Amino acid sequence: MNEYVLGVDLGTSAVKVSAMNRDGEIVAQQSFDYPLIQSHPGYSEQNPEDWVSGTTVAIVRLILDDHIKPEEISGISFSGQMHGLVLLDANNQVLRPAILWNDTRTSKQCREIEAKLGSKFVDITKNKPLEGFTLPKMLWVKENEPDIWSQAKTFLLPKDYVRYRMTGKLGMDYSDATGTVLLDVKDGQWSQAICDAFDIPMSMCPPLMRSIDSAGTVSSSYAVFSGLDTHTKVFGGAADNAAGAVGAGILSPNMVLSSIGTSGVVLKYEEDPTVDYHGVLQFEDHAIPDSYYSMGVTLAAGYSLNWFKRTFASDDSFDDMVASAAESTVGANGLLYTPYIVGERAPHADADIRGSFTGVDGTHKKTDFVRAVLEGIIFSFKDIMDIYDENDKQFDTVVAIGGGAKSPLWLQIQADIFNKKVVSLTNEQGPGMGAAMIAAVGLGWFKNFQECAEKFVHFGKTYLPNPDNAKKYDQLHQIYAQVYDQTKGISQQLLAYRRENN
Ligand SMILES: Nc1ncnc2c1ncn2[C@@H]1O[C@H](COP(=O)(O)OP(=O)(O)O)[C@@H](O)[C@H]1O
Ligand SMILES: O=C(CO)[C@@H](O)[C@H](O)COP(=O)(O)O
Repeated sequence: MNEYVLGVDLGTSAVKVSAMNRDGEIVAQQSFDYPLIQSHPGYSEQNPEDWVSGTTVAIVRLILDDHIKPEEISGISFSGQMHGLVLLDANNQVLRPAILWNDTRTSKQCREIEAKLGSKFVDITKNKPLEGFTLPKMLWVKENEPDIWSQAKTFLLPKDYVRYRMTGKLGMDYSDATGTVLLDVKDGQWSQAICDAFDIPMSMCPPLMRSIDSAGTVSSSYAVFSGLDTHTKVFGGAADNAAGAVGAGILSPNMVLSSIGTSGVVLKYEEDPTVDYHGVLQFEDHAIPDSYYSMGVTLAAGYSLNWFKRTFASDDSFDDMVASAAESTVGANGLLYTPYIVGERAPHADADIRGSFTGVDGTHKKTDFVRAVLEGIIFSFKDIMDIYDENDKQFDTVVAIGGGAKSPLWLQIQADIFNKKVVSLTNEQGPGMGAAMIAAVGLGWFKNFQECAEKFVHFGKTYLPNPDNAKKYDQLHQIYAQVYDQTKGISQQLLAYRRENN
């Protein structure tokens, strides 16, 4: 009999479910898109029911269209978009749409956290209070929707809600729990000090588990709903970036991950829990027991490209639009783009900054604009790489994942801007692969992630930097790096004119 694990990658644009066999081969993949609800500038929500329906449809298609037999699915695990607040009432019913990681309405609550706990907050959580994190979202609901807050009995993150619907059991794994900024990272417990400071009942925090821990089996009601079998074991899973790092084989400090999904992430495996980036970079528990990672997040990476396509190139296919950037030049014929179109997280934690095209010239063509968008996103990644350089962190390989890694041109631009070797995977779906690997290790198919990676992780093409391009990009990045400071005041002045309702 065949044996499979399912990796559920609950992204922001879609859920992708991959079925993998014991040899680490992807035997089938299905995905299902769902919308973002953006009712005001800075707001970003999703309906948790869409995640459950999307995941279920993808699983049903694996069973019916790809002929994966339910009894052959031994385990399921997850990679989840991080930080999104799901509030449940006493009957575990969802109280309001989930407030997502890229929702920046919570600046006031972040300032309140800083004022109340100051550096103690960073000491406990290893992170600064930023708009995207879960605690500020809870405080926003408490202040602005007291009726909802008074009914709230539990909070979960996106993938935890889907796991709850599959198993009937509440829980959260450590890698995602760090991103709530309610976890005492050193103690590995929910922080009593933070809950007390903001009057959040400890009972709202779900039980903690490791990524590879069993969360039970598929419940009989979900088995009827999805066609799955009740013997299938369900494992904790991880934050998408932790899962992505596992799926990309980032298992040692000499490798860095570059992920272009809706967000963009530069991530480094960290062995030393005392490393201190002063909250400029995020610091999180890993999916791998007793290890950590740091990362810097560009809020609108793939989202920038989607916005550009939707607004200016809706008739082009994604592949054609991205490939057309080859008709432009290094530096897009003097056009620079900053990807701050929903605010930014790192290295500039600023919810009010907005994006810009600088240097627009009467000779510029659409291809120059596409190129500038691709380059601007990678310049923002280079800002994070520079922080690692400043902290004397050595690494020689960048592994690229996410939807953006589908484009060979964009991968070469990454190699040229980073001036480092960039390696792709044979399948760009690192987070889904990582989720499947968590189930495989949880089931005991492998002794540890290292052993599992040897079977599951397959590197594809290597992109080496072109020295001439790398030199030009180094100069261009220095120009790019000035745009934030020079447009900060202008963005503030334009705040009052932003569209109120979409
Ligand atoms: N052919 C392509 N070439 C380059 N980038 C692409 C292509 N297709 C999609 N993308 C980018 O990939 C992003 C989606 O990546 P994905 O990893 O699936 O995101 P998420 O996990 O956030 O749902 C899109 O926002 C888009 O900008
Ligand atoms: O906020 C973060 C990490 O802190 C994001 O990386 C989210 O986890 C969403 O990821 P994608 O949907 O872009 O994969």
